[in-house]
Amino acid sequence: MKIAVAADHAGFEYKNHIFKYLTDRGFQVHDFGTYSQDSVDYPDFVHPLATAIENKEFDFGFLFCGSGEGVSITANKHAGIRCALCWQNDIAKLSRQHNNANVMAIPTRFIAKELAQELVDTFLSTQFEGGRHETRVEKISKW
Ligand SMILES: O=C(CO)[C@H](O)[C@H](O)[C@H](O)COP(=O)(O)O
Repeated sequence: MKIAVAADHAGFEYKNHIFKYLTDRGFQVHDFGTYSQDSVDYPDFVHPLATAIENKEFDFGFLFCGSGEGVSITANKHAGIRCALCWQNDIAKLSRQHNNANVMAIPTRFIAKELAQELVDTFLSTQFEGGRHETRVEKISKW
C-alpha cells in the first residue's frame, strides 16, 4: 500500500507526525510538502498529491490544514478523488465503508494529534462495502 501526505503550514506538524507514524509501521509514504511552517497556499501542495493518486501512483492520501476545509475543497476538484473531511472515528469509518474515500482531510487546529493518528488507522483498516454504495459512488463523477 502506497500512501501520500500533504499539508499547508497549519498542517505541517501533524503531517510530519503521521508520516513518521506510517513509515515506522512499514508503509511506503511520499511527502508532497509543505516542508516548513512558513505560510504557504494549500492548493500548491494538494493538487500534485491528488493528481498522483488519480494516476494510481498512490493508494490513499492524507491532507492536513487548519480546518481541513481548504485541502478538502481543493482535493475534491479532482474527478478521481473522494476526499473526506474527518474529525471523529465513526466519520472516518463511514467515509471508507459508504463513500470509498481515497483521501482524508484532517482539521489540525480542531483535533488532537492522537486522534488524528486514530483516524488514519481507522481509515486504512476499513474496507468499502460496495453494494448500494457502489451505485452512489459511481454517480458522483457521472453528473
Ligand atoms: O483552508 C483553511 C481554512 O478553512 C485552512 O484551515 C488553512 O490552514 C488556513 O486558512 C490557514 O490560515 P492562516 O491564518 O493563513 O494560518
